[in-house]
Amino acid sequence: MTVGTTKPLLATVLGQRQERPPIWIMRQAGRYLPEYRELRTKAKDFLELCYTPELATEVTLQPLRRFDLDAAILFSDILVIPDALGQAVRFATGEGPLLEPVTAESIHGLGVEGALDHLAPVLETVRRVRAALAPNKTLIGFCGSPWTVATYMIGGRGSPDQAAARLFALQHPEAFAKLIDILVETSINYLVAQFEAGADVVQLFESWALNLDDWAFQERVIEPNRRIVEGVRARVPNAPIIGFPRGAAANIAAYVAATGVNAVGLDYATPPSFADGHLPGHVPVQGNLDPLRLVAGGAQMEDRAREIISTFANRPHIFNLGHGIVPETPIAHVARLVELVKAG
Ligand SMILES: Cc1c2[nH]c(c1CCC(=O)O)Cc1[nH]c(c(CCC(=O)O)c1C)Cc1[nH]c(c(CCC(=O)O)c1C)Cc1[nH]c(c(C)c1CCC(=O)O)C2
Repeated sequence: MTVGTTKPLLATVLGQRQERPPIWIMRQAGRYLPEYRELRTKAKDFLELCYTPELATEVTLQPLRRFDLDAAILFSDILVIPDALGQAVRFATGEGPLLEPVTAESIHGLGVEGALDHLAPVLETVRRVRAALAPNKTLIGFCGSPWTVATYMIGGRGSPDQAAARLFALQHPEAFAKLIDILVETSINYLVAQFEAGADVVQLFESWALNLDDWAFQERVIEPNRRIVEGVRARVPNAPIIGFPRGAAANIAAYVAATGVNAVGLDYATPPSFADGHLPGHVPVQGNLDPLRLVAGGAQMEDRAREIISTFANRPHIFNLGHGIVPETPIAHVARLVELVKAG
């Protein structure tokens, strides 16, 4: 966390612009890699993979063995928190996550006390990755932001408009506030433990910051993210934190100012020129290539990547996608993108 760090990506989060932007790729460990698909068969299900440090460490490191990325991101999932709180969570092949939805009553029975113990194997993975990582590589830890995690806990699955959670928040404001309190507290404990285990930076994945009116954005996105930043920094002074409020759109500058995150991840629908014009010049940005440009490759990818880099040339910038890499992505295109970002 020192300003004189030898890690270009960490230095960028801390506000130091680099000659060329450092790069990592959202969801960089995953199904587009044959070695991931192969290792995945060694665990009986996805959560077991997340809770087996030996396997999770290997999966975390796989993308760095192939590509000259500047960071490793802990291999886990945002839904280990509901699992740790005692909610039934499973990952059905081809269907994504399925949870037994919480109710206004069942929220009060969530197991806050035992949650961190349940996550001990993930923290062991952080320690092992830390020990294996070269000194110039940044280790990124993460959790889901409370609203995003709550949308899965309430809706029981991903949905295009998060309608179940949006209605629940309006019809059961007290139970909803209780759920957010539980998620804020558990996330603070979990992120502090990740820093103690060796994470350099953490990212808050607010993947469902869209579809909210401005009151709801303030209450469900800004305020819980702000409380997490404050709570983590009370125990890890100056903890470096990236916020990724996907879909924040016109709320992006308010999100940065009010939460206190060091850096902000931009989704691919945010015009780089809009972000550059609306965020103070010292604020580091991360992003924001459309993942499908990485699937297509060629000029569709390269011209846009160069444009993003040049738009952010005067501020600290971490190159990334504007959302997660998709399984169909050709590995050669990832290699080319990393080469382009590193070499121009
Ligand atoms: C919303 C969300 C989830 N998980 C995550 C988010 C936020 C980022 C985003 O918006 O994409 C975050 C996440 N999930 C995973 C990571 C690992 C680290 C990395 O980025 O490499 C991270 C950072 C592994 C994973 N998480 C999941 C997989 C695929 C599981 C498998 O191997 O079958 C992986 C590698 C499963 C998962 N997990 C989740 C969904 C919706 C799915 C199913 C869809 C999918 O498969 O991509 C919830």
